Amino acid sequence: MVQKLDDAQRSALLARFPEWTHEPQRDAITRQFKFADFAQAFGFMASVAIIAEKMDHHPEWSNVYNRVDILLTTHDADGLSERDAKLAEAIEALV
Ligand SMILES: C[C@H](O)[C@H](O)[C@H]1CNC2=NC(N)=NC(=O)C2=N1
Repeated sequence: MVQKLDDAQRSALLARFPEWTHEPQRDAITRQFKFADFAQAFGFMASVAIIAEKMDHHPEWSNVYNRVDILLTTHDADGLSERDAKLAEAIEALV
């Protein structure tokens, strides 16, 4: 069973990914990505989708034209877990 991050671990996660915003009510982190156009945004989403499937850890996300909004949380832990850190790290490596 995946463990939810404790307060210290959560603080470390937020410090590690300053571009992401903590959503306390979901215990999630969110970030908006903007690209040159829709094709670039979709290509990014395709790359994230492959990574997420390999990790068996999936984002909650939306796309409007060149913008992609991503929310990461672990449903099995009802909050943030190490899996979200790993996926955030992989996503950051794409941009
Ligand atoms: C069985 C369970 O749905 C899977 O292990 C994965 C699928 N992708 C997932 N993604 C996210 N964000 N949280 C999960 O708990 C999760 N569980």
